[in-house]
Amino acid sequence: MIDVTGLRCRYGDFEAVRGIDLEVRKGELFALLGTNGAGKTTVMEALEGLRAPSDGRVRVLGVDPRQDRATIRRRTGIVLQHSGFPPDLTVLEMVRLWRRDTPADALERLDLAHRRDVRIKQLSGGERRRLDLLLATLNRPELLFLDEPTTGLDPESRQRTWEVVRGLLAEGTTVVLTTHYLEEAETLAHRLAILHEGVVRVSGALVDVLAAQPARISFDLPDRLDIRALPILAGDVVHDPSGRVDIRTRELQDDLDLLLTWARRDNLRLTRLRAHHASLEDVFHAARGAA
Ligand SMILES: Nc1ncnc2c1ncn2[C@@H]1O[C@H](COP(=O)(O)OP(=O)(O)OP(=O)(O)O)[C@@H](O)[C@H]1O
Repeated sequence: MIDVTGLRCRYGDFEAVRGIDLEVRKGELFALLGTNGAGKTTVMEALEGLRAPSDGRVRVLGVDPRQDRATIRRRTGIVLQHSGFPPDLTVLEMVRLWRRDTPADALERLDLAHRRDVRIKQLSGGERRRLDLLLATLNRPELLFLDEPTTGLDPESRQRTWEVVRGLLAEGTTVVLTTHYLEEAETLAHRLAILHEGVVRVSGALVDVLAAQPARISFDLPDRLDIRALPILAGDVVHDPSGRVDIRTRELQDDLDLLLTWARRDNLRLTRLRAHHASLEDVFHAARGAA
């Protein structure tokens, strides 16, 4: 659906995107992640045909999005970070402006049916984001760009948006998502790229990206116990002055087994014990730190 090679984008003397490659496959949700200023919006704009690259090749649905705007407009939907709607139109008027024969269930799907006669200026921030999503998906695009679609939403509205996105994926829509909520990417993404300072630091399938990072075990060291009393583990052990022990390991099951066997044998309670595979947050921090 998208094929990008060697993409570079400049703002005057400043190179915001410094030679990136991306591939987005049909039917997947691809998450473009990164710190503030990493270049996500710039890349999205290049994919949407709104920004001319300074170098590199961008193909979206097989065409150059700058050259073939008609194809891109017809077959894609876009939810921008900031949208400008006429404030005095009602929700229904706005939707009808987009598509005269709006399906009856469209407003319901985004939980806006009860707000159909409310003026846009009177909507809450969350309702406006849902209206954004509704308009972007009214014409059933093959490819949907979502630029931080849940920023500012409360947890319930965010969940509702995720359900809508899952529904679109189930219908075969391909989605490119930027978000600062790593939990959102971890919940929805099939594949992802993490940008930092204009370059891709990490990319691949979510499961592979997570599996490449060590898992973690942490617990409070029982009172008066010396850290050297711990059994020998495959992972690296860090012990901070508060008494918290943090282990990073590629052998989660074996190390956990050794620890629990040791604790049981010595009748120790490991309070606040946690053991988990790497989260996207761990990957993100590692990507920022990587040279
Ligand atoms: N119009 C502009 N003129 C000059 N520099 C710009 C312009 N737009 C963006 N930049 C710079 O380009 C870099 C990338 O910006 P971009 O908005 O693409 O990042 P982002 O990853 O989307 O950030 P955020 O997460 O904060 O939205 C930043 O350093 C930003 O300051």
